[in-house]
Parts: sequence; structure tokens; C-alpha cells
Amino acid sequence: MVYEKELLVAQLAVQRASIATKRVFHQTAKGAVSKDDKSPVTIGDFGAQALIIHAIRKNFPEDKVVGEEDSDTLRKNDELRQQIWEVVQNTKLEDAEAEKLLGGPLTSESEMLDAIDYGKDEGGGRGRIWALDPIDGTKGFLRGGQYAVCLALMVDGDVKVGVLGCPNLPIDDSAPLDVKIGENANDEAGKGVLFSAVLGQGATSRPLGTAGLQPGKSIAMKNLTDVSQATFCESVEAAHSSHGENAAIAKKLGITKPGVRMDSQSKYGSIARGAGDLYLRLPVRKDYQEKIWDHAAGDVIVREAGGVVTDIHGKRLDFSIGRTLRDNKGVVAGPKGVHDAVLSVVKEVLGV
Ligand SMILES: Nc1ncnc2c1ncn2[C@@H]1O[C@H](COP(=O)(O)OS(=O)(=O)O)[C@@H](OP(=O)(O)O)[C@H]1O
Ligand SMILES: [Mg+2]
Ligand SMILES: [Mg+2]
Ligand SMILES: [Mg+2]
Repeated sequence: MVYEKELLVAQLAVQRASIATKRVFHQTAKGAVSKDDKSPVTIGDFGAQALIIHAIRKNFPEDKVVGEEDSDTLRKNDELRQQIWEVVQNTKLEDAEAEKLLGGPLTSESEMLDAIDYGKDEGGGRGRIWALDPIDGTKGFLRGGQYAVCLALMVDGDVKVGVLGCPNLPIDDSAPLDVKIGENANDEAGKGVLFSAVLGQGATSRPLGTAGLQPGKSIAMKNLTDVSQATFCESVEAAHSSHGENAAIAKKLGITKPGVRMDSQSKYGSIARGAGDLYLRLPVRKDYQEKIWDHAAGDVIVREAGGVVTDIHGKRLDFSIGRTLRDNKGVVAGPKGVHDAVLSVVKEVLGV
């Protein structure tokens, strides 16, 4: 099957990086520093980016990577760099065969910094480019909420493979979405799921912790025909997606269930397996350009699970123009049967 090796490497790389992030999740000192845009980054983000890019380069040396983080602050901050190196050095998959497939360990701090910086590619519509968000929902990660390790392969600007590791979501695809799922989340027994999709081959889920080389189970969106019965997901941060407008849209659609707030692309994973139905991300700041790594894996997973993903104007997300989705505004994702109806209410409420 096409992209078989890419899928396997992506799944194992995300699984291994999730082990690193889980370790940091349980540390009191997560090494959080504030970036230029005031958003946080931690030992977990840097470590996961290094581990994943190392595995991509070992397996696909010609491929490019658009990764969220870079090593600029680490080259000046010895303590933080050493803390990350400690995590990176000590993170392995239990399954030796799987670990070997990832190309062996990183050998030095400088190799780690170079791996992180290999993610500086500008992206675009030509060739093979991976989009990597080592921790999506870093604020959720710090708060003890939902977060996701996200990796997607784009070929000529089109997403072909997507993998999401969600350490704090239930393994059970049929577990209903609790409105509290975004708060005080943890990775106790029964938690940790890996979502995957390959374009044209469907979407799957499997346990994140133990699955190793085993295949996943097929997942699908709920076949919703009456939109008033929908459960919708939204960001925790009101600055990332307008809670007020989401509520107005839900009301117009006759939805009475409260929206489920959770950080990260676990929103895409949750609707793809039918735990929720709609994901609304309505732009708050006019000048904000969504980043490709915040959506690439989720986009293909939801579409392969039978959903439709567009922006607020009804346009497909365009991953082919660089590091951001500058030709799109916001995200509206939901099952095929109701997406049009939701979109027309979104347009009405936003006046677009
Ligand atoms: N202003 C603004 N508008 C929209 N999106 C923004 C904005 N600022 C940041 N970000 C990006 O949001 C990513 C997290 O999105 P979430 O949906 O998880 O948001 S939330 O934290 O749950 O509210 C977050 O991803 P991570 O940095 O990987 O956590 C950011 O890339
Ligand atoms: Mg970030
Ligand atoms: Mg992100
Ligand atoms: Mg991130």
C-alpha cells in the first residue's frame, strides 16, 4: 500500500515522542519559557521535536520538515538544553524492533539542536514536507489538560498521512465526550490514543502506549442527520476561537448540549471517532494566520473518517503556501450530512 512505511515511521515516532512528553507532563519543572509571541514552549516540545525529526531524517533523508520550534533559545540556555538532552537520551520504545525502525538514538546535544532546526523549512506546494507540532496545546499541557503530538506528511501541498498522539484522551473510541475532558486530564490507565489516516485509506485509532507495530481499528464520524443533536468542540483559550460566536451558532442550530472545551488537535481526533461531532474555530484576531502544523494531521484524519473540513468561507484548508494557512480563516469541521447547514449559520453569525 502507498505510504505504508511513512505511516509506520510516523506512528512510531509520535508514540516515542509521546513517551518523552508524558515524562515531562509528570515533572513539576517543565522548563516553560515564553516565546516572542508570548506563547509557552517546554522541555517536552523541544524534546519531542528533536526525537521526531531525527526519525524522519534517518528514514527519509531527502524530506523537508516544517516544525513549530527552533533551537535559538536553547543555544543560549545551557540548563534548559541539558534538561532536554536528558529526556531525549532516555526515551526509547520498549519494542526493540520498533526502536530500530526509527534509526537509533541521537548521539549528542549538537545533533539534537540540529535536528530541532531541521524543522525551519518554509513549506510550500512542491515535494515531500512533514508538518510537525511536537506539543499542540502547550497551554493545556502545562495546565494538566489535553494536548497532542502531531505529525503529517504533505506531498506537493496535499496532506497524505496524518498521525495524532493524544496521551490524555480515553483509548475507548466509544467513550462519550465529557464536558470536563479538557480539565484535569491525566494519562492514567485507559488513556492515551493514537489516531492515524492515509489519504484514500481511511482513519484508525489504537492505544498510544502499547500498540507498537500492531495495526489500528477503523474509526468514523457519527452519521449525524439532525444537527440539533450535535456535540461541538472548541478551544479552551477564548483568544484562539470565539466562545461567544460559537455559542450563538450553536443556539441558531438548535444545539442545547454545552460545547466541550479542550486544547489541541484532540478536538479533530474526538470528532473523527464520533465522540463529538463539530469542531468550530472562529478567528478572534483578524491578523492571525493559522499554522499548518496545528491542522494538517487533523484535517486528513477527519476527512478520512467521513468528515468535511473547511474554513469559515467553506474553502478547503490550503497547506501548499508555506508555514501558515494564510489563505484561510478559521476552521469548521463536521460530518458530511450537516457541514453545509453548519457553515451557512457560521457565515450568517459572522456576517461573512
Ligand atoms: N491568536 C490565536 N488564534 C488562534 N490560534 C492561536 C492563536 N495563538 C496561538 N494559537 C495556536 O493555537 C494552538 C492551540 O490551539 P488550541 O485549539 O489547542 O487552543 S486552546 O489552547 O485550546 O485554546 C497553539 O498551538 P501550540 O503552540 O502548539 O500549543 C497555537 O499555535
Ligand atoms: Mg506553540
Ligand atoms: Mg499547535
Ligand atoms: Mg506546539
